[in-house]
Amino acid sequence: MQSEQLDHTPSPERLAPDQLAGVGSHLTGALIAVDFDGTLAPIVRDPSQSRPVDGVIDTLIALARAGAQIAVVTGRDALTVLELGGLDAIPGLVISGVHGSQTWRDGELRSIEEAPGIDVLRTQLPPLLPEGVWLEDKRLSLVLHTRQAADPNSALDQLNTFVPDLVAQQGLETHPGKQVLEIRPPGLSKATALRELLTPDTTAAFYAGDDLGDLPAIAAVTRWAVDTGRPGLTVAVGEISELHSRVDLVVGSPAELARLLAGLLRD
Ligand SMILES: O=P(O)(O)OC[C@H]1O[C@H](O[C@H]2O[C@H](CO)[C@@H](O)[C@H](O)[C@H]2O)[C@H](O)[C@@H](O)[C@@H]1O
Repeated sequence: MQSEQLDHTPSPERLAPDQLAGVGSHLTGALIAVDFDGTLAPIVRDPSQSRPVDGVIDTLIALARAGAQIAVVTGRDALTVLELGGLDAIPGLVISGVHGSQTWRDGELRSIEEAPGIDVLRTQLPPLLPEGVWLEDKRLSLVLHTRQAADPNSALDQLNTFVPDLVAQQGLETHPGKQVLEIRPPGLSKATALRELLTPDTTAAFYAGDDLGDLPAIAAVTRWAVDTGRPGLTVAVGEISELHSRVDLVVGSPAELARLLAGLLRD
């Protein structure tokens, strides 16, 4: 299913002109951090087919040339996103992968060690999975995908009856997402990434995401803006209502987000 534009989504300009202008007029030293799936790239059935929407990479390149630090903060493996997205053309890009477990910068990847429980679950889970559910192995985390099952929601309900217990037995955590259950080591979230990315020199901060896993990053940017008094702007992309009350702006789709990012260059 593609992200759909929400009919009732107010235009970003009407919602938060001050925050938009605040970030746009402090691009030198600004952090522009964005999630990948559902934010830069529309949601698709097969994750290997995700691609950023037309024009957004060129806009991120222009924002980087204007002095912003561009970061992609993703649940994906950093190198996978780099390849899928054609992101290496963005000057100075940082990719924070697998919910803060990895950092890719200047062609080098730093990464935490694989948790031992992951290896147990990569063997234990496959024979237990309902028809049509597949396991994405990102080494540092595992993701159970139900989008390709005949009834994705009922497959998710089935998984929720036993997966969280098996995962907890390995000292790991289960996190929900868009037709996925993500299994990862405890204490990791996109806030880990934001804490590294927001430095004393950061002049303004922008974060956009589409799913529950983006809430910690949204909270980190909101907190940073309050604590520093510098401009911060958080954006939810799409329909997940839990995000809408936590952000400054809601846009309907990755294409709308791309237009919003281009708007920062004009401010
Ligand atoms: O933090 P993100 O960059 O948004 O990554 C979150 C997960 O994204 C991927 O799954 C989601 O996108 C798929 C492709 O559009 C879609 O098929 C799936 O239903 C979505 O949940 C990715 O496969 C996961 O590893 C990421 O954790």
